[in-house]
Amino acid sequence: MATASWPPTPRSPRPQAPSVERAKGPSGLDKVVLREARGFSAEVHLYGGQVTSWKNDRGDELLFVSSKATFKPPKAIRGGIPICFPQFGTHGILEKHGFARNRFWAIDDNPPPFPTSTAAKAFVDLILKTSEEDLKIWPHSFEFRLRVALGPGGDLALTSRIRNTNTDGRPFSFTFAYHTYFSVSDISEVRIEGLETLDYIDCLRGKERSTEQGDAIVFESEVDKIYLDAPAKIAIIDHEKKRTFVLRKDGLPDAVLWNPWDKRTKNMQDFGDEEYKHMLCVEPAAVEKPITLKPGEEWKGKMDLSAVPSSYCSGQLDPNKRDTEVTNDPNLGKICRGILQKINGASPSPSPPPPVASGGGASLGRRPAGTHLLRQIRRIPPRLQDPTFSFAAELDNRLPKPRRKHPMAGAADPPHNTASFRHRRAPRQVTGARGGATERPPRPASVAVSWRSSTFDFSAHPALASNHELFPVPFHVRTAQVQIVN
Ligand SMILES: O=P(O)(O)OC[C@H]1O[C@@H](O)[C@H](O)[C@@H](O)[C@@H]1O
Repeated sequence: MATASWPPTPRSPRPQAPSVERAKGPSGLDKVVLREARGFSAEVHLYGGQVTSWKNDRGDELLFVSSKATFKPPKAIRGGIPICFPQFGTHGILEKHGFARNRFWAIDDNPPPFPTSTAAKAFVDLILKTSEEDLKIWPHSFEFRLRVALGPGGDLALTSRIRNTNTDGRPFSFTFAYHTYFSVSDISEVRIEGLETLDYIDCLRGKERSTEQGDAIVFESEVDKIYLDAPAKIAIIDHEKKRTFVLRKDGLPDAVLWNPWDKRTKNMQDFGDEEYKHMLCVEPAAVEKPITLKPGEEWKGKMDLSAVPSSYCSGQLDPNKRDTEVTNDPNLGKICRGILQKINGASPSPSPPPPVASGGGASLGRRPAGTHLLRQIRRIPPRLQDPTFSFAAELDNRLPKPRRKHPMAGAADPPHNTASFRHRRAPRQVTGARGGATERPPRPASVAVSWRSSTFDFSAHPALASNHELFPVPFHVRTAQVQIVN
């Protein structure tokens, strides 16, 4: 029995106090509903310890749950945030993704204190302990504590604490993931930032190891990759919805990307044929290097999710690393000029040569907004390549639709078009450990370029304030930001 009433209760004009309530979900499964004062909410099923809903203050669902999800044990619920433990995927001898997502968790009324206190008042603590049944398939005693907290600003935080409670002195190892299903408008309108140059294990190619070449990560077919040593912050940018999910992780080095696309979906009973278009799994994980705990030891892994209005700029990700590189890179001016020349060179209509600003912002002068132009450039003309850098333009041709009218300074959501370029340095000769010369493959780097088509002062926007530090001059009409990500 669901607790939701119909017609839906209109939103209260006054903020309600944060609340935590028990309720029944589909098929009568127990769930806990978290509500925050401004109307944000989240739901956690005890079955699987699984978050199955996260809504913003307008009541929009931010997580994907399949319309065919069964909510019937022993099958895991298709969607939300399943917990993969003690095994991720098929990386071990257990059933896929381990058993935690198919177990009934209990409410932990008296959890050990958290070392850091949280501002969230709406939270629930769950616990899963070893059962006799599980000891037969995974002979280790553990206590898994999960806190799900909804912050006053609607952020959703999941913290897992896993303790080895073996009494026979044996350590155990496990792999783990928060298998987060994000709801997206259309998978072809989505771009990921933060994983562009990483090594990954490709589960669709026999777990072969490869490296992303710095191209924009967009989706055109099935994907099942485990990115290794992923940054603490990953952005999932939904151009169509003009929404960006910001995922922060701690204690979880890897990040999995998964979308089954059309063919695989056909073999999934609990997944609608077309639903792959409206979801994307981005899963903070510990897969490549399993976590090992000795008896008495505890591991902690955290994921924080927030949903912010687009646009979200490249420069905001990993500011400690990238900002320094951008501002200090001696080649920046040259690269800016190179890109602008290439863009102008490929322009269908003549335009005045663009002035290049110093310090990371490069004005595109009086050029029209770049959207339609970007769509046309597939490859940089070879004549523009120089001996040091060759740019292969792998453009994101799924740019946001141009706005008919856009706000000027002070707008919360300025028009924002992005494109990613890849530039390769020429192969270098390096001396190998034994003195022999070895040729290294070209080192990939990505250059992200964003266009803005309105005057825009970053300092006026708290959400983008960090970009103001990166580009201290105010932005003017039709500007380009260029940044190099090594
Ligand atoms: O269908 P399941 O068991 O929920 O798994 C879904 C997918 O989960 C992903 O995390 C894995 O990388 C995929 O390989 C897997 O297919």
